[in-house]
Parts: sequence; C-alpha cells; structure tokens
Amino acid sequence: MNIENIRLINFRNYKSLDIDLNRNMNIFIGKNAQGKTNLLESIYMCATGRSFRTNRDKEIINFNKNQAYIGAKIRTGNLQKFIEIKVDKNKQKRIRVNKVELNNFRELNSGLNVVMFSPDDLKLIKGGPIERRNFLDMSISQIKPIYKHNVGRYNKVLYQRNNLLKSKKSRDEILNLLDIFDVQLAKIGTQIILYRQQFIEKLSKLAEKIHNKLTLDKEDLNLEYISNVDYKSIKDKINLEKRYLSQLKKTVNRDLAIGTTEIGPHRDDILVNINNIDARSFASQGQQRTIVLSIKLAEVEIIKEDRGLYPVLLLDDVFSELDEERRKYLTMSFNNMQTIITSTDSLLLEELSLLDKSIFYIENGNVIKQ
Ligand SMILES: Nc1ncnc2c1ncn2[C@@H]1O[C@H](COP(=O)(O)OP(=O)(O)OP(=O)(O)O)[C@@H](O)[C@H]1O
Repeated sequence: MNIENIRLINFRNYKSLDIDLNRNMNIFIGKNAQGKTNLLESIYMCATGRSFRTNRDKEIINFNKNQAYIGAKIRTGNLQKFIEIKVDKNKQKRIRVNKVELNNFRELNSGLNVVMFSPDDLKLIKGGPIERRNFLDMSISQIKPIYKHNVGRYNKVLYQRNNLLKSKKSRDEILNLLDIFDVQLAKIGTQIILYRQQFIEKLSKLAEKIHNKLTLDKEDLNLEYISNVDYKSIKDKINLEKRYLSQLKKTVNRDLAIGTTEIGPHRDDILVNINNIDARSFASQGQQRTIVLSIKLAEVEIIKEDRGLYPVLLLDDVFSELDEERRKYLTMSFNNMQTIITSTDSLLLEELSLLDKSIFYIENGNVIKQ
C-alpha cells in the first residue's frame, strides 16, 4: 500500500500543500519547527482518523483560520481510495471516503496502515501505562476495526458507570443500577483483554527475534500483557467474563469510596523485560531506542501478516538517534514498503544514496521537491 498524493489546506502551519509521493522512499528535510512532524501527523490522521498528538481535533486548524482540510489518495493493490478529513472550529470533524461521508471516525476503514516511529516513542518504555495502552489501542485498531468499535463502547459505559459512582443517589439505588453497567463492562472488557493479550503474544515473539539480531544475541526482549482482571489461568472467554464480573462486584465498595472504576482494561499495562529485568527501571536511552525499534518493526510484520501488504512507515527524525548498525538494519526493511522520513539535516542522503527516493525540502510550511 502507498500514499500517492497528499493535500493540505490550513492544516497547522501548512496554508496550502499538494504533493505526489514516491511509492518507495520520501525524505523531508527541514530545520526545527518548519512542519516535518505536522506532515506526518496529517498522514497518520488519514490512516486512523485521529492525530497522534492530540485528542482535540481543532488544534490542527491553522491558528488564523476556522477550517482545516486533509485529502489523501491511497493505493492498496488495484484499489484507490480518496480519504478526506475536514475539521471546523464550530462543527464535528467530517471524514469522507471516496466522497461518501462517514457517521463517525471509528467507521473509517482507510485501507491505509501506518507505523510511526519518533523520538517521542521512548515514552512507550519510560512513560506511564497510558502510553502503552494508547499504543495497543492504536495498533490493534488499525488491523481489527471491531476492536476500535469495542474500545469506543467500553469507554462510554465506563464513563457512565463512573458518573453513577459519583452521583448523589442512595447506595441501594446505585448498586441496583450498577448491575447493568457491570454486565456490559465485563462483556466488552473481556473482548478487549483477549485481543490485547493475543496481540502482545504475537508482537513479543516477533520483537524478540528482531531484538536478538539488533543486539547480536546479547539481549532477550520479552513483552507481557498485564491485566488487573485476573485472567492468566483462564483460557476461555466465558469464564474470563464471569471472573471479571465477580471482581467488579468485589471491589464495588472501594469504587464507591473513590468514585471511579478500578477493575478493567483501562488500567492494564505491558511489562517490557530485557534479559528478565524490567526495562522501565533499568534500560539505558540507547537500549530503550533499540527496544522501541524492535517493537515498531514487529508491528510492521504483524500488519503485513494480517493485511497481506506492508504498511507505510513514518520515521520522524529517528535516524540521527540510532547508531550505524541499527540504521543499517532499519534501512534494510525499507525495500518492501513506502517510507516517509523526516530529518533536520541532509547527512542521511549519503547513507540512503542508492535507494529509489524523492527528496523534499520544508521551510515554514512550504515544500519544495528537489
Ligand atoms: N494549529 C497551528 N497553526 C499554525 N501553526 C502551528 C499549529 N500547530 C503547530 N504549529 C506550528 O507548526 C510548526 C512546525 O511544527 P512541527 O512539529 O511540524 O515542526 P518540525 O519541523 O517537526 O520541527 P522539529 O524538528 O523541531 O521537531 C511549529 O512552529 C508549530 O508552532
């Protein structure tokens, strides 16, 4: 799959942009704060319907304007899709696929899968559990639309349950009403946990292999999904759902006291181990970068396996952060897929000199093709 063309109007610092992309490699060179990450953000939005930087869509509108537009032509095999996103200061975000408007961004099936790798991704290791859950949700949603749908439903029920816990109603009335929410949370939450668990199992195996190669077998990487719903000894969905429901009931007094729901996948995490030691506490910066690189390249493989096609790889200024060996390894994976790379300097052009590529220069939201 690849992006053939991208068009932006009043998107962040781009007033107007219309560029055709190379089906192999695209390198965008620009100084700091010229619009490199913004461009990757617009592509990411076309793939997933949302930004990786903010939940507030309106932030993407140029400071001096009221509307922003992104249009992308996507090719998946013989199929071409035209994705359009319009964000208006005073209206709901609108998404169209081949001119047909969607009811909700969760319905978006763009045909475009992306894997993004940026220096910010170190927070996947050192950041809080929410960073790792976001990674899980965005990654699984790209290959399993039903998962995206379930996460939306789960968050809605969770919000309602938390509101009820905080309400001024009598304890008996609350307990009565909680039943309905608990059944729904256990049902949808179970599906989320199982999807995440399967995904992490796959990801861990693939990432381990890549990491072994990257570290010349010196480091063993292992990822484990940690749920606060005690599911480990449970193999089937029905029993997990029952266990989940009974845990919700058991913790109801605590939930009432703090006014929020403690049990469920909204509190889960991923444990990242290097040679059986928790990477969060002990991995050096360089080790963290290598772990993230292994995880991202494993994600590429999962998408390839699931969709039968390689995703588009978005690399935001990561080359300068990696040593020569890792850069070489990363470059080897470029052969199969469209890559969009940003950099603050042109040194990497020498390193990538033999590959089929287009080079663009970005200055203050203006892009010039070399
Ligand atoms: N809504 C907006 N309207 C106008 N400009 C914006 C908006 N949002 C962000 N910007 C500006 O866009 C500029 C470019 O940001 P971007 O993050 O793409 O830079 P970059 O080229 O990736 O830089 P760096 O190399 O420092 O990461 C910044 O100066 C930022 O203030």
